[in-house]
This record gives sequence, structure tokens and C-alpha cells, in this order.
Amino acid sequence: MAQTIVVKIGTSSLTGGKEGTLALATIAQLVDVLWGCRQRGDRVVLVSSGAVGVGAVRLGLQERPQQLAQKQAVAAVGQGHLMRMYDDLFSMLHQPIAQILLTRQNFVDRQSYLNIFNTFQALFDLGVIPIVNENDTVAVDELKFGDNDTLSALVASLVEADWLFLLTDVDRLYSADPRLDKTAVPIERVQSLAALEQTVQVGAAGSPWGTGGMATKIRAAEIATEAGVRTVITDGRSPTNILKVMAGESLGTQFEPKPKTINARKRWIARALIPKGELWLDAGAVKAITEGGCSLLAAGITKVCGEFQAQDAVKLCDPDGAEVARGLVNYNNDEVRRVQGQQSTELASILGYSGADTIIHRDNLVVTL
Ligand SMILES: Nc1ncnc2c1ncn2[C@@H]1O[C@H](COP(=O)(O)OP(=O)(O)O)[C@@H](O)[C@H]1O
Ligand SMILES: N[C@@H](CCC(=O)OP(=O)(O)O)C(=O)O
Repeated sequence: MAQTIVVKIGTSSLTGGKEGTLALATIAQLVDVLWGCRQRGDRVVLVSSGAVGVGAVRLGLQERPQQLAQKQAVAAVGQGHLMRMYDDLFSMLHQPIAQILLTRQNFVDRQSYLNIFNTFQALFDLGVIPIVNENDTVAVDELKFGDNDTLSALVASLVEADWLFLLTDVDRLYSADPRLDKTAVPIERVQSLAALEQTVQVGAAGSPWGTGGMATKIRAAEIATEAGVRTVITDGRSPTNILKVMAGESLGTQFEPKPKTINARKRWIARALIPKGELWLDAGAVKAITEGGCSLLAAGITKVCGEFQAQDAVKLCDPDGAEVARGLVNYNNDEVRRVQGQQSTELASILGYSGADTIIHRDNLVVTL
């Protein structure tokens, strides 16, 4: 049966050698593999990093630029170069491609999110392979994905992919960074991400040109598996691993998908939106939301953090401050502060107008435990 596959390749796999030039053999093999998937009817998305890395090589820079404007300028140089290379290679196979550059804001805005969904569907129908990157040249810090691991997971969730492959410069996830710890143990299968937190050290930075290291890949696996997408971390230098894993071989680290229990709109609320504040709840409200599937009422709120407007996303936290859910709030931070701990029947008299009975309606609330 035809499958939907999202493949993310990191800067470290796209560039090679001392000068950081393009790893042409790897890229050509990746193009061949993705084309093969298309030929058998699969729907394929490539999320490619490398704009900054390739741009820097093109401009003869020795280090990754640090300053925002410089990074954006270098990305503008590299992105064109990268796409030209992909188009040259895919064109030899008569495979059309498309460039999709996204910012975090495109995912936050519901209309724009739905437009992106429709564009992907139209491209699939046309037999095109979309090549996605963050629009580094226009993205501002507060509204950045920051790393393409997260972006690829959100794309995999959006297109309801069957597979997400994170191609990187190590063969799989280890109990610690294998470059620093020679006793690090390889991890082949992950059933529960919660258990992983206690057993794996990920370090802060990745390779010199990569951005997120393993931390962002694990985070991506969390977003994707929650959306029912089987996620694999594997060696970018051997793109044929994609075919081998799909054929059932045990390569890389495979993260088991969770059963799809939440719908696409709730996944958008939980993962695509950026929470603007926090509501801390008492134990009764936590239980009602997480076990009873109830809406959030003002009576269960003990603390309000941050500044937000009605319809913004907020985190819901237990009495210790740990996140248990997210949702779209019906009132702004000032209004919620005024009604916290009060009965719903009192809301209109406290606020001076009659609004929603709930602070977050259960249709707009997602348990994220
Ligand atoms: N627990 C771990 N297992 C494997 N690799 C790890 C781990 N912790 C940190 N790393 C590092 O993460 C790097 C890959 O991340 P990154 O450089 O961001 O790659 P990419 O450019 O492919 O996104 C590896 O080169 C490795 O040194
Ligand atoms: N958008 C950036 C890539 C950011 C990123 O996540 O890089 P990487 O860790 O190499 O996958 C670029 O194209 O340079």
C-alpha cells in the first residue's frame, strides 16, 4: 500500500570533508531513494537543512554565523544553491520538486496551517516531491522552529505521515553522545519516551554545523509518534537505510507510534501553537480534565502566569507546575485572574458581561501527559 514518508536530512549529513563541501554521493543516493519511493506510489516530503551551512561554504566562511542578520543573509545564499542542486539531480530522473519555506507563524495561524495542508495535498496529487526548510531569511527568533527536527515532526503530523526518518551523522541514538562517551549503549527501539528521559543523555549542542543535537530529535519523535507517525533516527550517509527499514530491517533507532487518539485540530492546539501562558490547577481540576474529559472551570484555577488574549493557547499545570494539558482559553490573563477560584455562575457579575461558562471548553482542550 502507498505510504506517506517524511525524510529530514541535517546539515551534518549534507556536507562532508574538511571544507564542508556538499556530500554529493550521499545526496545523489538520497535523491535516488526518494525517487524510487515516488515510483512505487508513495507520497514523499523532504525536509532539508543546509541553507546556512551551504551558504557559508559558498561565501568561504569558516564558522557558522552567529549574528541574526548575518545568518539570514547566508541562508538566503545557501537556500538557492541547495535547491538548484536538488532540482538538477531530481530533473535527471524527471521528478518535479517544489520549494516550501515555512515560518513558525505559518503553523500558529489556523487559516495558514490549513492552506499549507491543502498545498501539500495538491503537490502530492501532482506527483511532486516538496522540499521544505524553515524560511530562515524572514523568521525572527521568537517565532522560529529553531531546528528542522521539530519542523519535520510538525510536517509529518500535518500530512498524517506513516514514517518520519531523521537522517543524521550518527547511526542511531545512544545512551550518551558516542563521540564523547565510548561506553555509550545503542538504543534500537523506543516504546515509551517517558522512560527514555531517565536513561539517555543528549548533551546541548550537536555537531559544529548542526543545530539541535539529539535533544531536538527526541522532541521531534515525541510530536510525531503522538500523531501516529513511526519515527526513525538513522545514518544520513546511507540513505538506502530508508528502504531497508521500511522493508522491516532493524536499523537505527525506531520509535513506536502511539495510537491516534486525538484529532488533527487538537494536535494543532497541542503542538503547532506556542503557549502564551500557564494556568495552575488544583488536584480536583487536574483529575476532571485528565480522567473525566471535562472542560476547565474557573473554580479549579489556583494561579495564572503570563500574558495572553482570549483564544490564545495556554499550558495547564498540576499543583507542582508540571504540564498536564493545553488548550485555547476563552478569556485574557487579566480576566482569568479575576475569576480564578470562583464558581461559573459568578463570572458574569465579576467581569461585568456575560461570556463563556468555561475557561477552556473540552473541545479546545488536549491532555498532553
Ligand atoms: N545520546 C546521543 N546519541 C547519539 N548522538 C548524540 C547523543 N547526544 C548527542 N549526540 C550528538 O548529536 C549529533 C547529531 O545532531 P546534529 O549535529 O544536530 O545533527 P543534524 O545536523 O543531523 O541535525 C551527533 O553528531 C552526536 O554527536
Ligand atoms: N534551517 C537551517 C537548518 C536548521 C537545522 O535544524 O539544522 P540541522 O540541525 O542541521 O538539521 C538551515 O537550512 O541551515
